Amino acid sequence: MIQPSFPHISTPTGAVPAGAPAWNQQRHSQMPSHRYADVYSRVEVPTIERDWPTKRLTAAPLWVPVDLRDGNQALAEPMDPARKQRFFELMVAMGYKEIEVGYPSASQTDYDFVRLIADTNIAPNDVTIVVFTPARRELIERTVAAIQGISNPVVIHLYTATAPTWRSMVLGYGQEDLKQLILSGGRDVLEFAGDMKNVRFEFSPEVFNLTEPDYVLDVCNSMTELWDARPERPVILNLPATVEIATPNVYADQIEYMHKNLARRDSVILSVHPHNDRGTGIACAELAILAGAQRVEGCIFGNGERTGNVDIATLALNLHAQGVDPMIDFSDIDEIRRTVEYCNRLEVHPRHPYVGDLVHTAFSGTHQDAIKKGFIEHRARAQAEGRPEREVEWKVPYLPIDPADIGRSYDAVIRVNSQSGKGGIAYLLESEYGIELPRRLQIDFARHVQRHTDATGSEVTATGLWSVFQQVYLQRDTQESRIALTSYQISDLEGEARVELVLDVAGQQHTSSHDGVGPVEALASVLAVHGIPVDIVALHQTSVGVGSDSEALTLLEVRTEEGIFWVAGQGRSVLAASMSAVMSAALRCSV
Ligand SMILES: CC(=O)SCCNC(=O)CCNC(=O)[C@H](O)C(C)(C)COP(=O)(O)OP(=O)(O)OC[C@H]1O[C@@H](n2cnc3c(N)ncnc32)[C@H](O)[C@@H]1OP(=O)(O)O
Ligand SMILES: CC(C)C(=O)C(=O)O
Ligand SMILES: [Mg+2]
Repeated sequence: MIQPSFPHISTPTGAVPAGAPAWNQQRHSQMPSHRYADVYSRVEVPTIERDWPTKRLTAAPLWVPVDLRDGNQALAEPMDPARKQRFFELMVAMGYKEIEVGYPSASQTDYDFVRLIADTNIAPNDVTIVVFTPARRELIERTVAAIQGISNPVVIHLYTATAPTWRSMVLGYGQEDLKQLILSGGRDVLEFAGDMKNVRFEFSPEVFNLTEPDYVLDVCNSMTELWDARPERPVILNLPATVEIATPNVYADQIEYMHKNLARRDSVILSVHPHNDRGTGIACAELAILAGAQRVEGCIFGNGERTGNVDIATLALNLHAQGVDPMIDFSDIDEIRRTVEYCNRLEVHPRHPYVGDLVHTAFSGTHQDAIKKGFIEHRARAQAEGRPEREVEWKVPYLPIDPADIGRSYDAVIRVNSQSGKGGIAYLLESEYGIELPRRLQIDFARHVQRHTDATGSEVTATGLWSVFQQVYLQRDTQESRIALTSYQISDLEGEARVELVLDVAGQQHTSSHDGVGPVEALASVLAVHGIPVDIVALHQTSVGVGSDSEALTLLEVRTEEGIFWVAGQGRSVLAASMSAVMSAALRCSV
């Protein structure tokens, strides 16, 4: 009996759903999907006249990184003070103007970090400091104690879960009791910090996305009334998708409902805080902005509870890629990544949008070919417009943004393996060695490279390609050669070139002189005389290397009765390279 290769996987054997078309023979599986209710059975989704589907993203929202609180609370090893400070300084350097710095009532490290901000000048005056607290009086009091003496604008962020399951299962309250608990927390905030002129308030109905729309609207309106939201002292209402449970259009509807129905709308900063349980945190945030959100909380590269907070780096660079200034500097994304990885002690995935190691790399042939052509077009257009390449419109296929915008070089853009084609191979040889291969040689060389990568099964670098190139086209026959070019000389005889050649054929020296023809033609003709016809179809000159180290490289396409082949010759001068190429061809023809 054949042992199944995956003993714990049961290939679906259920019925094909009734009415399934012939082209879709998927069968019912054994997954217990019936255990989960869809979002519409879990919460009332408000019905609205939707405006968000026709809106566009035209400006960056206010970004609020919550790495030092929400990101930090999801780490196996929370950040130590040095890591917190490093992360904070990175955010300031990147241009964030509002930063959630911690949960000061939760741990001494968080408390001390807020005190560090109070006691030093690590936070520039224009950066707003956000501190996070539950609606518990003693914890609010400690939170307010932590911010004493901070001269920056400060936001006290109060949260309580409002969704039915959390109300009944976690907090043990009905709707009205919970509202009173929240208002009581709001009053405590006023009591301890209401007179602090630099302080504003934020409220988050945690699990907003699973809360009844009218209830959450009522709680939010009660909070803005309690805190006397005014345009000059607006209140932030932050509406989290604490656990993502629906397609992003549902979140957009929920946000638009709040946007259109909130009281004191001009005194409310409407904020969103998506998590990423379904992998659609980015889409939720983007649609929420279309639906009226003005502020986005998330983490740089998306660390956070479970599958993370929404990634505000990706969100920002998505705007950049649409021609909208993200208002945050990502021009050295690798430095940002190193710092974030150091602070979180978590690695960023190689396929992570924009920042991953592999996101600007094409291995596959047709992509490489398109990118290579795109670069050629880009450079030509920049030259034609007389503008720097970094300034002209970006149109290179398969690369959503110019890697140079975020401090990446083009080195990793094309990498060659067995799935690559001539375009990528030629691109690497040109970008690393300056060698320009004509199209027909690209095709020929790609076959040799393919053989090499199929045999090794691995990637081949530019150095590796050059070595394959040398072996295939440049290496002379090492066996006793029947012919050798002993010397050649070109002189000018009253305006007419004379080529003098000394050819060694089977140990015999033959001197010849040729007037009015080029050296390549002369050498080919003398070789023919000695029974080695070299029928040159095409000759291309290029070079290998740059600057004073560069050498000439001649590429010859040669016809024989068996077909076409290519050879190359390398030399300090074009003449030396050409003669060497012809002799390589002769050696091949005489084998
Ligand atoms: C979605 C989010 O990210 S919310 C933020 C979550 N972050 C964290 O929890 C990290 C920091 N937290 C902590 O260090 C601790 O939980 C503390 C210090 C805040 C509280 O610790 P403890 O007092 O030991 O309470 P514990 O965490 O076990 O339980 C929470 C209690 O607060 C209640 N509670 C939870 N959230 C809130 C809230 N927002 N407002 C009021 N009460 C709340 C719970 O019902 C529970 O009450 P109970 O003890 O009467 O059952
Ligand atoms: C904003 C707070 C409550 C939060 O982190 C969440 O709901 O995910
Ligand atoms: Mg969160």
